[in-house]
Formats: sequence, structure tokens, C-alpha cells
Amino acid sequence: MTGVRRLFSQPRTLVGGGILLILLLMGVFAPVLTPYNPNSLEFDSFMPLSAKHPLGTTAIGQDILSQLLYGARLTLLVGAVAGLIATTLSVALGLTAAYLGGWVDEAINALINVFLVLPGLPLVIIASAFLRGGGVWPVILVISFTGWAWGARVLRSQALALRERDFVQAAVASGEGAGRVIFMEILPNMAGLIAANFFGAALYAVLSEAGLSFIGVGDVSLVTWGTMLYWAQAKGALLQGAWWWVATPGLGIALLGTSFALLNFAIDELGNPRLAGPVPDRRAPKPKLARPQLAQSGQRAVNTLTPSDALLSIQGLEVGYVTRTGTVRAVRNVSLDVAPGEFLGLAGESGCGKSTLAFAATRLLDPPGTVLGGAVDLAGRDLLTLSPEELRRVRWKEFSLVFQASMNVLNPVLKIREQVYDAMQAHGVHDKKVLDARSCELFRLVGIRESSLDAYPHQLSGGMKQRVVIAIALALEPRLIVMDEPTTALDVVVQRQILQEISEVRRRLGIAVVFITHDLSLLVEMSDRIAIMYAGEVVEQAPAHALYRSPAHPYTRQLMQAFPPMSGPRVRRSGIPGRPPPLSETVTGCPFFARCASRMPGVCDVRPLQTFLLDEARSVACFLYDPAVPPAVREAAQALGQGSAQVAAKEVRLEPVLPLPRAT
Ligand SMILES: Nc1ncnc2c1ncn2[C@@H]1O[C@H](COP(=O)(O)OP(=O)(O)OP(=O)(O)O)[C@@H](O)[C@H]1O
Repeated sequence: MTGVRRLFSQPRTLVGGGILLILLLMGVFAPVLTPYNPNSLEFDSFMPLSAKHPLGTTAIGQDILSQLLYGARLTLLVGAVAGLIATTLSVALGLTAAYLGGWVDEAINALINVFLVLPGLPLVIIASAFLRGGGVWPVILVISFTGWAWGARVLRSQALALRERDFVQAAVASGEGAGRVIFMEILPNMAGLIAANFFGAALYAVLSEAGLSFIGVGDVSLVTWGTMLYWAQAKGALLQGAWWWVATPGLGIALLGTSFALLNFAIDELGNPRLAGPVPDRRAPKPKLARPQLAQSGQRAVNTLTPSDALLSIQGLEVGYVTRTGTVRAVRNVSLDVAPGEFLGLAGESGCGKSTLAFAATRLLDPPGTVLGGAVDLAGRDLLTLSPEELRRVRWKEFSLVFQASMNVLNPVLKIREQVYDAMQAHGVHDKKVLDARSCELFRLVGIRESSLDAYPHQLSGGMKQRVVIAIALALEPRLIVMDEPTTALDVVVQRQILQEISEVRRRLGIAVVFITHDLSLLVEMSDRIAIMYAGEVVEQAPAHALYRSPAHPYTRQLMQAFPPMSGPRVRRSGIPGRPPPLSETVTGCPFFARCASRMPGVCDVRPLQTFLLDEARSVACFLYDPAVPPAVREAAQALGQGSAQVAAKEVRLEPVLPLPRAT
């Protein structure tokens, strides 16, 4: 059901809109509904209710029904126009302050505060008295310009909160312009609040006009419900027993207020789809995928990369978080290449710098994170030096990103379809047929029913939302997708389904994937190649099957032992004793030294760490493979490390060769 249809199917809308419509029709068709001029003095004073005068007459012989009908015109005009002007001012100033921030925010905030502390009623009275006699417009202007500040403050706060939400950040990151972010991402989420603001301001205007007229400050020669009250009070209507003269405009104002309030609630519900709509369909689609298989070397991309055939080339990347207590060097001299269509897994303990690496390489690192050195080249473009505009053009088209909390980037008040379209439209795809066809194709690819395109995010389960985000990330068929624990927040079954789909999709589309997770056994299933990070450094890189069969670095071995095997009997797993060194400190030698079962004191803790190439596809940053260390010493150390390193060395026929150059 569309938003408008849903709005008009609510009882509140029907009642509130019905009352408002009746009041409007009363004003519009006043000349038809009554034969009398509201200002005509042709009747007797204080005539009681009768067929000729259903609401009696005033002290000076005016027909009260005519006054009520004609009075609706000006009363509604004051409410609508003053409400509109005040709301426009509130939205414009509130959003400008929140979106631009800095001195603009401070200046607008100061203005809001000034208007809030000004005593409203006396100000309105003085201003109205000053402008008296100019008809209804001075009253409208005075009410509008004194009634915007509260709304601006509330809308500013809401916009500030929305600006930090993931879906707004994602829209900014995906290159949407400021206007589009404000009008497409932020404003729809504030519809309820803006509507509330409008109806609140309109009600304030109607009541202010009535109050001003009642005390005789407005233009009492006009016929409004306020001036009716003024004259009724001035001529002692209640003392004369002519209660209907007071009750009629009072009831009109009360009904108008009720209709505004009901419409306000109804629109609020429309702006917040969680409050309405059909029961969510949370049935997950059935995956139609084959059982995952352990990689076979013949099927895999082989890591024989040279810089010229790499799609993504990270060279000597250094990233730090500059804090008051020093710089946390979270990524240290990392070099990684990813070939076109390759699935590179990145694993390591929590806090070893995986996310920092992903964020820095894709230019999404927020302060205090800073790139301290190195280069990131994607298909010949140095991503680290691209201007924001160039980056906007490249992101989503050349590479896209899916993170653990990616499902939060979905805007809660927009249908999934609009959000999938948005990503494509921001990059120049506007043909409705193409958008439609592509969206359906993407949804089939990631295993979601096409009907979910017309759902709101809250109507989908977490797994489905994450698939939607993956579909959006695939929308422009980027050459590379970086996925940082994209399924960690989901249950194991859904995780597996999604991972199988990612694997399938990237094979079909030939997209390269950098996949980050703690779960090494999962990576072994999915990856062509795996890089292991420890304390900000890449300590081992190898084809997945080789790493699984014979991990070379003692840390990789221990990491593998910490996860259950993919087959065989269940055994108790042990964690890795000890902790990584603090990344804010300079590490001399190997950062794994203190925890390593094969450590060689006097070597590993004193020499600057080097990376050794074991064969054309494997490298390891460990002195156990340093030809400069006597073989006997290395063998003894390997044996100490439970002997498994020797097995590994035999299996991969380790022939330590040249140390790779490492940037300092
Ligand atoms: N804003 C920050 N300020 C200071 N240090 C930070 C900040 N963010 C991360 N760090 C530090 O940087 C290091 C790397 O963190 P990062 O999140 O990249 O690791 P990770 O391997 O992705 O961990 P996880 O798997 O838990 O996400 C950690 O030591 C962390 O404490």
C-alpha cells in the first residue's frame, strides 16, 4: 500500500481530515450556506435560536451562523499561512544549522535562543498593536515570526541525530550531494516531526489570533472566530444569556484544534512505518546453493601477482590513531595485492588492525584515525590522493563496501526499492526499466524475493537486510568489494547462506573480494588466498589450501588451532596465551615474540622484522624462515613449537630465499 493510501485508510486521518474538510467547506461555501452578510445589522439583537437564525443573532443584530461560516475563512487562513511560514522557517534554519554545523550552527542556535527567551505573548501583543489596522496579514506575519523558534530547535536536534545515522553517512559516502542527502535521506525521516510542527504552529496561530482578537489587539472589524469571541465578551453575551454566541466560535476553535491533532498523529504514523502497516513477513528465502567445498588448487586464482596485474595494491600502508596519550599504530607497513576476481581473506585476532586497514584503504577512516604513509592503488588510481569528488565517482562503481552494521545504512522510512534505485541513480542510471530489471536481478542473485523490494527495512529480518546491502553493493558491478565481518551479527545458519551467496555471486560476476573475519576456518572455505594480521602487520600470506594444510607462521598455527576443524572428531580448542603488544608502543623485533612457542631469543626480539618469500605464492614474516639464522637453531625452535612447524616446512618445501624489502 502506498504511503498516501495508508494515510487515508487510518481512522485518525478520516476523522481529523473530515472535521477539517467540513470547516473548510463551511468557509468556502459560506455564501451558499447562508443568505446573510455576516456584518449586516438588519436583525433584532440577541434573537434566540430559530429556523431563520439557527444560531441566533448578536447584540447588534448580526446572524451568528453567517459569522461562523465566514469567520472560518479567515481563521483557517491564519492557521494555514502562519503554520506554513513558521514551519518553513523552522525547517530551513533547523536543517541548515544541523547539516552545516560550525559557526553557522552556532549563529542559528544563538538566534533560536534569543527568540525562545523573548516573552512570546507580550511580543505578539506589542507587534500586533503596532501593526494594527492592516487586516489579517500583520497578525499572520507577527505570529509566524514569533512562532518558529521552538520548531527550529526540535528539528535541529532531530537532524543532528539523523546526520550521524549510518544510512545518512552511507549516502554521503556513496557520493550523494548535500541537497539529495537533506531532501531524500534526512527530510523523509523528519516528516512526522515537520507535520507535528506545522499543525502545532497552525494551532498556535489560530489560538494566538483568537487571543489577540479577544483582548481587542487584532483587527476587530474583521470576522474571525477570535473577533466573534471578542464581541461576545464585549457585549456581555453570557450576561444576556446568549451563550450560543460564545459557544459557537469556541466550538469551532476546539474542533479545528482536534482535527490538527488527529492529522498530526496520522502523519507521524506515516513518517514512521514501524507504527503501521502489515505484519512483517520475516520468512527467510530458501537458498538453492550447493554445499561449500574446500578450495582445490586448480580452481583457485594463483597468487603470482606483480604490481601490474593487481587490481588493488596496498603498499607500505601505515595508519595510526592520534590520541592524547600517543599514536596507536594500528596498521604497520602493510603491503597486500588483490588480483581481479580474487577472494582475499583477512584474518587475525580482535584489535589486530583489520578494520582499520579496510577503512583506511577505502578512505572511510574517521578522525582520530590518520593515514601516516603508504599508497593504495585501485586499477591505476591512487585512492589516498583522490579528491572527494573523484572519490565519489569511484566509490560503488569501482569498489564498494559492506560492514558488520551495514544493515543500519538502510533508511527506515524509505522502501527498499527506492534505496536500491538511489545507489544506481547517484551514478547516472535513471531509466526506470533498467532500474527495475537490475534490482530484480540483484535480489535473485543474493537470494531474496523480488517482492521484498516493496518492503520497508523493518519488515525484513537482519539476514535479509544484510543481503539487501550486499545487493546494493553489487548494483554497479564494482570490480572490488571490501567486506568487514558482514555476517557477524547474524545467526550461524543465515551467516552460512549469505556467505555461500557472496561466494557464488562473485564467481559469476568476477568481482574481487577482500573479506575480513576472525573466523579462519570460514576463510579457508571461501578464499583463494588468506592474509593473517597480527599487531597491525601482515605476518603471513598464502593460498587458502596451503595455509590450511601447512600454516608457516607460529601465530597462524595457533590461530588455526583456536578454531574447530572442518571435519574429524571434536576436540577441545585452546586460545592463544598472552596478549598482543600495545600498539601505542614501538615494537622491537617480532611482535609475536612473547607468545611464540618457537621463539628464538637473541634473534626474534632484537632484529628488525623481515618478510620472507617461501615460494611464489607465500610469504611469512618470521625468523624461522630467515636463511641468516643457522638451520640448527631454526630447527630446534621449530621442534619446540610442538613440531608442527617442521611438518609444515616439509609440506610446502620451504626454501627460504630473499628477504622481501620492507619499508621502514
Ligand atoms: N578511534 C580509535 N582511537 C584509538 N585507537 C583505536 C581507535 N579505533 C581503533 N583503535 C585501535 O586500533 C587497533 C586496531 O583496531 P581495529 O578495529 O582495526 O582492529 P580489528 O582487527 O578490526 O578488530 P575487530 O576484529 O575487533 O574489529 C586496536 O588496538 C584498537 O584499540
